[in-house]
Amino acid sequence: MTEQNLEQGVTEDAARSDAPGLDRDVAVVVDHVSMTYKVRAKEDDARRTLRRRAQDFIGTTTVDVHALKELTFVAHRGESVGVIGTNGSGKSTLMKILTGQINPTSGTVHATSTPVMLGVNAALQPQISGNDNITLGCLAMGMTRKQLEAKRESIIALAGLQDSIHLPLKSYSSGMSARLQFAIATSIDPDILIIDEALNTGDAQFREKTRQHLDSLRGQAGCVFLVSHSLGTIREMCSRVLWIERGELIMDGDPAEVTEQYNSYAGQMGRGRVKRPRQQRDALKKQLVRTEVVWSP
Ligand SMILES: Nc1ncnc2c1ncn2[C@@H]1O[C@H](COP(=O)(O)OP(=O)(O)OP(=O)(O)O)[C@@H](O)[C@H]1O
Repeated sequence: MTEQNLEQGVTEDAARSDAPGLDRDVAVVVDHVSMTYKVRAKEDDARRTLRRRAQDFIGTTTVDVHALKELTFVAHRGESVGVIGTNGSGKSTLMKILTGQINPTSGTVHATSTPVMLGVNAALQPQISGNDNITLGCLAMGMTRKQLEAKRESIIALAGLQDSIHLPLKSYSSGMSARLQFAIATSIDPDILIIDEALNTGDAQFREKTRQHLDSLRGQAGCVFLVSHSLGTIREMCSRVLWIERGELIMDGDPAEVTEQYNSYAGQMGRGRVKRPRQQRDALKKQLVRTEVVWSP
């Protein structure tokens, strides 16, 4: 690997299909990505040494949080990639790096187009109707009036709000608002879509519609990343699962197999039954079929 391809940030179009060394189906390449946050730390006054207090005073006490460690994988067009891991394992950090919100400390992400994060808290306006929220949301995402009108009916249908689309949003339940938000956000048909925990609201009917919608996105050669603590959702919606733990890729493979192993690990951890978590994770990692990144821009 050369210095040149260790530059930070998302390199759009770098994973284009005619790039040497990569097959045509590649959508995202994550190449030895690490992320270390520097956090200012303050210890208990009583436990701080004089030196520490002096460091605090001049503002030099920082702690390194290694959120991601040398993560490497390739995601392909048509894949729906689930991302799982216990709290603080690095999932959101990875998603922020994929969308370019933050730069990795080292390593590179290459993508055929900039991945779009489905905003869980994208601003919907409570005072205006669902229909007017569609207008606002779509225009804010950069659609023209013509594109917006072409999409309006399908957004309403996906949200399942035909009967209440002219009512003010403040009269909607949280599930109805979440459905509308999802339908608006995915109407732009992004090539690479990232969904972080957004699917945990909504009833069974909406989940089924969502699954169909994601299938159709994948069918258009898109690639979807789905971060969730709900293993049922992950198994239902994903064709592949990445398990990240303490910033490392532990498993990458079949949803049923990976979620089963993860469930067993997380359950044992929860009951305090894992004597040597580090060794257990290393043993699991040996089962991982790592996708080697061949990259020569
Ligand atoms: N802005 C930040 N500054 C400092 N540390 C951070 C920051 N964001 C995340 N971290 C730390 O990085 C690690 C990974 O956090 P991250 O939010 O990526 O985990 P996660 O897997 O998404 O967690 P969760 O499942 O709880 O949402 C954690 O130790 C967290 O405390």
